[in-house]
Formats: sequence, structure tokens, C-alpha cells
Amino acid sequence: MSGLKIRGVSKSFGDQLVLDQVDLEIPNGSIVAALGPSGGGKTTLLRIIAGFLDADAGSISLGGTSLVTGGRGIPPQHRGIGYVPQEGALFPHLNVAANIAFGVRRRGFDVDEMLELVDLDPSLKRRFPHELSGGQQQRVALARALAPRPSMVLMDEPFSSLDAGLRVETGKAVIRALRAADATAILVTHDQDEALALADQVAVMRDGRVAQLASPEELYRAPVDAAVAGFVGSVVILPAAISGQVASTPLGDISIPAGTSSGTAQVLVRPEQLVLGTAGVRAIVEDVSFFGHDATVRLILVDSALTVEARVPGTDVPAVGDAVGISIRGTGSVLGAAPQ
Ligand SMILES: Nc1ncnc2c1ncn2[C@@H]1O[C@H](COP(=O)(O)OP(=O)(O)OP(=O)(O)O)[C@@H](O)[C@H]1O
Repeated sequence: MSGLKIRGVSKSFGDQLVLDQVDLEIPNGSIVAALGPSGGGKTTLLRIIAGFLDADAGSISLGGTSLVTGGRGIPPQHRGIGYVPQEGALFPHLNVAANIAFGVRRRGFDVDEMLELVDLDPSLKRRFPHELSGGQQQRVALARALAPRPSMVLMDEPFSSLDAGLRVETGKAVIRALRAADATAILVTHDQDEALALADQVAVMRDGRVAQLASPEELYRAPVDAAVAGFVGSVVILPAAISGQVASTPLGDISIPAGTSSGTAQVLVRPEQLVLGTAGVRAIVEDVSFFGHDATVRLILVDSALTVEARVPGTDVPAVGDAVGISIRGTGSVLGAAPQ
């Protein structure tokens, strides 16, 4: 383990509390995505870990070495941390090879090896940053961050300036390079798909705190509350009466994990769990958004007048005004219940 340990880190700017006693532990070699709304404190936390900013309180250690105690810490250059900012990270007057080798004093350092690590052709090494695509620039920035063999890499929305196709491709190449280097990493992102697809764990940051830290599957399946659920996809939230492992809802009985106390609660399922057919709870189709591969369907339940959203395959889309039956596949999760 002994990766990154953050304990009680707080930071205010003037009277604005931006980080409120943040605790976070990241095991060695693990990649964590920090996801959350704008202004949630993600960049501030990254800058404190890197040493560009002092905290007001708290401690941080990396690989057992203390970086910050009582808010203050050792200088950035002694932390063994690589930083990849949003864009414009490369020195424009240096070519790719010089950018990557900048600050590396190791003998036998091989630029070609670094380029291969980030999946770039070594023939690019004499080019200048303006002669590279955005995705290539970000990979060079990562190669430069990895070149001094840091114990940790911090990336602040490194793919946000790239278009959607390039973003996925670059993201995968970057993750492969981080894994090959066995680096522990934090990836700050606004993009839920990026967070779920690339990271081992996702930390949802909200109001200066980590609202939830969980694997992508766990976060999607069992978010701690409705707001966290909404960060990672569309939701169907149903009023429910809980008894044992069954939640009675306007969409019928839904299985839930064991250990939830009986009584009233809110149960969450995802739109793709609603199956439309002839059987099940009666509903009328109110609206359809067709996306080709799939479609979202807004329905009003006949008996309860509740509105819900279903996601159906693009080959099987009902029409507005159709009467359908809804059944649920899979299990639900109870909001606010401790994850199993
Ligand atoms: N140097 C600073 N001086 C004053 N306020 C700051 C400073 N840096 C950040 N803030 C404020 O702290 C809050 C958190 O900013 P931060 O950049 O950490 O959020 P974020 O979650 O990274 O947001 P985004 O997703 O938009 O990048 C914001 O309200 C911001 O205006």
C-alpha cells in the first residue's frame, strides 16, 4: 500500500472554504479520477499535493515519506511528483526530445524509450510542440512528467482540449503508459465517461470534500446520494418501502442488497434497467430522444403519475403516445445506505 495518504487537508481563499478536511488514500500503482462540479476544489487539491500551494491544515505522505505536515511541506522539486496540466505544458522553443529530457539528470536516459512508453513514434523527437497534434502534445507532456521516474503523476484535465475521438485514444495511451511505469496517479476530469473508463477508483469531490471514493462499478451501482448518482449517469429515483431485501416501488418490487433497514427510502436504478414490453407496470410514452445506438424514453406511470426515464436499444424504440409495460432487470441500490 503506502501510496498517497491525505489526512484532514483544508484550504480557504479569503473566507471561502475550498477544501474542508479532505481525507484520501490511494494505493501504490493505482489510478484515481477526481470527478466533480466546477469549483469543487479538485485543482486546489492537486496543487497542494504537488507543492505549488500550501494548505491551511492537514498532512500528506507519499510512499511513507511526509510531504506536508500542519499544512506546510517540502518544496515541489523534492516530492517526486510529475504534473501534467490542462494544456500548454510544453516549452515551445524546445523540441520534443529536449522537452522530455528537461530536468532529467540520469545517465543513460533514453528519450526513445519514453516516446515508446507513451505510444509515440520516435521519429517525432526533433519536432517542436507546434508541429504536433493536441493528442501528441499531451502524450509528450506525460512523457516529460514520467521521465524523472516520479512516484506519482498528477494530471489536471489533460484531455479537455482534445476532441471526443482523440480524447478516448489519448486517454487509453496515457493509462497504458502510467501502468507500464507503475505510477500512482490522480486524473482530474469533468468527464464522467473518462473517469469511469480510465480509473481504478473515482473520487467524487463536492463542496471541498470527497463525497465518495469507489471503483467505477461501485460508484455507478451504489452512489451515496442522488447528486453523486447524477454525476455518473442518468438516474431513476423511486420512493420505496423497504422490507428485507425487497423494495416496493411504483415500478414494482426491486431486489436490494441485504442489510438495509426497513422503512421508507429512496431506491435508485439506472434507465437501462427499465425493460419496456407488454408486461409490467403500465405507462405511456411521453417523449423519445433517439441517438442511433440507443434511445432515451420518458414515460409516465398510469397508476402513480410518476415520470421515469428508460434507455432502450436503438432497434426497439416505442413511439410517443404508446402504452407499454415496464419491468426492472437487476437490482436497485438504496440511497444513503452504506455500500455493501
Ligand atoms: N488562488 C486562488 N485565489 C482565490 N480563489 C481561488 C484560487 N484558486 C482557486 N480559487 C477558488 O477555489 C474554488 C475551487 O477552485 P478549484 O480550481 O480547486 O476547483 P475545481 O474543482 O478544480 O474546478 P474546475 O473543475 O472548474 O477546474 C473556486 O471557487 C475558485 O474560484
